[in-house]
Amino acid sequence: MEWVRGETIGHGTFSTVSLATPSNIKHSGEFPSLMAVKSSNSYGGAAIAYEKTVLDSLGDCPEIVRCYGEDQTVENGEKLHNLLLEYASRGSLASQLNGEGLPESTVRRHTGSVLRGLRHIHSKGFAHCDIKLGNILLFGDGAVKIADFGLARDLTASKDGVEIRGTPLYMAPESVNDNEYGAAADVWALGCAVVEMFSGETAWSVDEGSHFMSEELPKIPEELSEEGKDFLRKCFVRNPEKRWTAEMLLNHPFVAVDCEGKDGQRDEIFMDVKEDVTTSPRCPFGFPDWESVSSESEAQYQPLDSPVVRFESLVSETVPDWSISEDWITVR
Ligand SMILES: Nc1ncnc2c1ncn2[C@@H]1O[C@H](COP(=O)(O)OP(=O)(O)OP(=O)(O)O)[C@@H](O)[C@H]1O
Repeated sequence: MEWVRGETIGHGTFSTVSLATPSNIKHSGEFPSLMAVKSSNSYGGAAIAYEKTVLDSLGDCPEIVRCYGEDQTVENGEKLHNLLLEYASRGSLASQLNGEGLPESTVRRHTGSVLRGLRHIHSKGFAHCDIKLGNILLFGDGAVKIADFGLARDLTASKDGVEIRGTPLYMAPESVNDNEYGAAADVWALGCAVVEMFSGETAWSVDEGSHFMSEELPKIPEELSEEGKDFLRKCFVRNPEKRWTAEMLLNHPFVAVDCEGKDGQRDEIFMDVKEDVTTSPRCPFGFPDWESVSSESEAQYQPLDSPVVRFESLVSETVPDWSISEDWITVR
C-alpha cells in the first residue's frame, strides 16, 4: 500500500507514531482513510517486525488494535521500518487523565474491554508484558483497545534469555523478584491501570518503589465501590498462581454488570478528540519507561542482580532521539 505520512501523534522509546493516509485511490475501501503509522529507524526495526508477527499471530479481536501491514521507507536519508495501525483518534488513556480519575462507570467499561483483549491474548499463548494506560488506546466511539505488542512474550517459547521488560510501576512481584512474565503479570498490571484510571494517580508512588519487594500491595482507592475494591484484591494477589485470570475476572461483578451511569457521573465517552501530541512512555513520576531487548542466546544472558538493584536499573534516565519531521511528506 502506498501512503502519506502526516503529523506526529505519539512517541515511544524507540518509535514515533504519526498519522498516515493511503495515497492510492485503488486502496480506498480496503484501508481506512486515516491510519496510524509506528516508525523506527534500524535500531528499533526488529521490534517493529516482531510486533507485526505478534499481531498476526493474535488475529482479529475487537479489543486489540488492528494492523494493516508493514513496510520500509527512506525518509530524509534514513531507513525506517513502519507498522500501519488502526488510528485511535483520542490517543492513549494516559493522555485522558490530566491528574484526575475517570468516573467509575467508565473505568468499569474500559476494564471489561481490556480484560476481553487480555483473554484473547492469553488464549493465543501470549502475554502482553507492558499493560499500562499509555498502551490502552481510546477511539472516537469510546471503545478502548490494547496496543504496543513490542514486548509481548510467546509463552510457548523457551524462557532462556528473557530479561526484565515492562514498566516498573506496573510490574508484578514475580517479574521484579524472579523475572517471571506470564499471563498473571498482565492481570497485576491491569489492576495498577484500574487504580490509575480511577484515581488519576499510579498505584505505587516512586517513593514506595522499595515496596515492590516487600509484602505490601498497591493502595486500593477508598472511594472505589466495594465491587471495585474486591476486583483489585483479585488482581493484587502476590502469588501469580493464585491470582485471578482474565477469564475469571470477566465474571466479576465489577465488569460483568452494566453499571453505566450508576455512580451518577456523566460518562465522558464522547468528549472532543484530543489533539495534543502525547508522549509515550509516559510516567507520572517523570522518568522514562525502561525497555529491554531480549538476548538471543544463553551465552549473552547475564545473571540477575538483587531485586533492589534491578528496580533501580529500571528507572534510569534515557532520552530518546526523535529525528522524524512533523510535516506531511510523501514517503513513496
Ligand atoms: N494506533 C494508534 N493510534 C493513535 N495513537 C497511537 C497509536 N499507536 C500509538 N499511539 C500513540 O503513540 C504512543 C506510543 O506508541 P507505542 O506505545 O505503540 O510505542 P512504543 O515505542 O512501543 O512505546 P513504549 O516505549 O511505551 O513501548 C502511544 O502511547 C499513543 O499515544
